[in-house]
Amino acid sequence: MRKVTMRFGQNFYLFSIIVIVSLLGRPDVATTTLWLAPIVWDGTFDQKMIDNIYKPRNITVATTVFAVGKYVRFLKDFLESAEQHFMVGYRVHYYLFTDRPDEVPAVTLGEGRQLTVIKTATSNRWQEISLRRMEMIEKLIEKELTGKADYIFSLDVDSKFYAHWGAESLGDLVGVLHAWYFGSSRNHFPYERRPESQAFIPFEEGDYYYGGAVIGGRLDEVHKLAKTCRMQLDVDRANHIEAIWQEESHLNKYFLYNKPSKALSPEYLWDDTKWKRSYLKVVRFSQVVKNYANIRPNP
Ligand SMILES: CC(=O)N[C@H]1[C@@H](OP(=O)(O)OP(=O)(O)OC[C@H]2O[C@@H](n3ccc(=O)[nH]c3=O)[C@H](O)[C@@H]2O)O[C@H](CO)[C@H](O)[C@@H]1O
Ligand SMILES: [Mn+2]
Repeated sequence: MRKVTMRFGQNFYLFSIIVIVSLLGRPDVATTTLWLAPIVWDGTFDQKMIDNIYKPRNITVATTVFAVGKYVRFLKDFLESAEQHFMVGYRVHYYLFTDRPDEVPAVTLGEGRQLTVIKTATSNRWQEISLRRMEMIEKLIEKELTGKADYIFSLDVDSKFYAHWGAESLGDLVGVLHAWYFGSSRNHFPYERRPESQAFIPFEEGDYYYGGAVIGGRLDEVHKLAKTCRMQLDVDRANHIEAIWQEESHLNKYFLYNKPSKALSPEYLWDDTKWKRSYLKVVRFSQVVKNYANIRPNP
């Protein structure tokens, strides 16, 4: 009898430890959305296990970067830091859209990584540059990527990688939770509120506010996203209305009705100017400090 009790006691002890350790994962933050998509935080995944799944698949990740006008100055840091931290050990093909191909810095790329420069028109409005990204991603997937890549990311160039960003970020359709609005209630989100715009979201709707600086997923899903947003942008243009945060507003509308299958936490899109919060154990990718008046065609 005494032996049985002891065994039960030992098992209970072990069981308690397992429960505590699993709860310790990230009890301070939500790790799934209400539609049960994972929210990727430090401490919620095992990198080795993830690599064991994705490495044998021999995948290629296309990555679009736009550097128009003075934004070419961000390329060096962006690319050098990406080579240190972004999808290291995987095949990455950067597609760099720029109006200044001569100013693209020479950055040594790792094995299996390549960069294609695509000359693009210049623009007198930064809003236009940001808006046109959807159309260019749509066309790139149609004309170039089928059969050549498995996943695609679109990333803002005025940013830098500071820590590991790997295959844990891959999914069918991936969005990033905007650092400035994470934890705010939805009526504070800067969604487009004018019903005249195709990006309109009423105050009683919305789950998260997603940043326009990171979009990812499988080619077909991102193609559908880019095409839909481009069409909505065309309708807005015909109606002489521009959504408050340009393509980011349309992206938020899209994600409201086509939920991402994975959400990246603000670790994947922080802001160098923002005070670090306790939930932020690591900054992986962050917007660099910039002087808007200095770098944009129209500040
Ligand atoms: C952190 C975040 O989510 N940022 C979003 C936000 O402001 P941001 O202040 O981050 O916008 P931004 O000035 O970085 O422009 C977005 C991107 O467009 C490109 N670009 C822009 C201007 C220019 O003269 N040359 C050029 O190449 C460049 O790749 C840049 O990273 O709202 C924008 C909406 O319009 C975009 O959705 C951004 O992704
Ligand atoms: Mn930016």
